Amino acid sequence: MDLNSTKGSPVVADPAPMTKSRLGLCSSLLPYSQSGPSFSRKKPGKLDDVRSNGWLDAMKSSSPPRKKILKDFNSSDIASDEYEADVAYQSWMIKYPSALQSFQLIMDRAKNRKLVMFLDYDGTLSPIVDDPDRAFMSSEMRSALRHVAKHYPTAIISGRSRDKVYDLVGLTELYYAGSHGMDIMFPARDTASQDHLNCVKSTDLQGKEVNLFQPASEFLPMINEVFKTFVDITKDIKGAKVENHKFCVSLHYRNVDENSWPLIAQHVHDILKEYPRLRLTHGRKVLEVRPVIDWDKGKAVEFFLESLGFSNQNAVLPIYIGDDRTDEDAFRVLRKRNRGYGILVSTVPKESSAFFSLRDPAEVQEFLESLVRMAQQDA
Ligand SMILES: O=P(O)(O)OC[C@H]1O[C@H](O[C@H]2O[C@H](CO)[C@@H](O)[C@H](O)[C@H]2O)[C@H](O)[C@@H](O)[C@@H]1O
Repeated sequence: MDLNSTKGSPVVADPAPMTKSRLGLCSSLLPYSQSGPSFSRKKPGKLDDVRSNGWLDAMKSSSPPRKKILKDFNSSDIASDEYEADVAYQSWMIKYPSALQSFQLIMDRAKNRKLVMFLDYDGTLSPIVDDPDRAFMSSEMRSALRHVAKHYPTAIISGRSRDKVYDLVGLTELYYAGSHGMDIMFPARDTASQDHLNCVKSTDLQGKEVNLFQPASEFLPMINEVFKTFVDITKDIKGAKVENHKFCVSLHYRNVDENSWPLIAQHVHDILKEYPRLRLTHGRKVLEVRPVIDWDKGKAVEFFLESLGFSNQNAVLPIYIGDDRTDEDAFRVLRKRNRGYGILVSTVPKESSAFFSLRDPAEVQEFLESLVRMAQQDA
């Protein structure tokens, strides 16, 4: 990845007129009106679109709660069902071995290399909970993370806005990327090369000089517009929650009656028809809308490695831990040319580009603590 060139700009070309942005990235600024299409209280189109385009199926299959899988069985059936689920999980682990059980193997590969840690937030560092505003990390996890960051460069790459994930983690020792990697900040003093054309100089809350990389900055007004529209269309849908994550918008349906899911999906589908430069991705019981740019968590990992001077593959071993579909982009980058290791956090078998697995945030914490012990032994 050439950070100093506008060749390979993350903004995907589209038929609209092109103009040059502040970051020197070519993109179109014109395909939407400043006032934006008005969807206020507008009825959605036929609910057929979202049935045929697979959105509804994707909504149903995202993050299936274990209790729901088991709820229709009596107690002896539950026992046998749990047994079967365990057998399925154990055989899945042949393909995705436990990162705890494979710890020594990982450490052997890390010998004479610098370990660089990347972590997702929700479902990885904090358990999945009904209310996104209450997805707190335990103090034990925070302490493990703080110690890891003392020994290894450590970055959080989250779908949340950078500010929100920083508030939740609360550690100044880490690097942060929000909006699925579309909002990256790191101290200017840690920059390997001083001439990142695509970075903007800024200062953080402590007044320190930082570099900011925001490849989707010109989408800000569009995202704000969509956020307002989503808030409006979900006003009367009990349990729906909309979050503005600066360069992407999340619409949560975890707490919405399943009968209303088609309505939500159809509303979002209708709105996105008016915004050809935005696209939808599915997270865990959340619909996420983001700019159509060639940028994701995988690109953010590459960006961090390059910016911080860790791009020598023979000298660096990056590890990325995440639980969500958006983390797969990062797993793929690390799998390519055997660059590093992706670790998928999951209690259920899932196809993934990760190499290893961990069951839940408790196992993530154990893994982080093992890393710290290893570093202390080597010191
Ligand atoms: O990339 P991440 O840091 O994993 O962020 C992905 C999304 O996480 C949050 O939603 C998820 O966690 C919530 C709290 O546990 C849960 O209620 C929700 O159902 C999950 O989808 C966050 O609120 C989203 O905006 C992020 O995109």
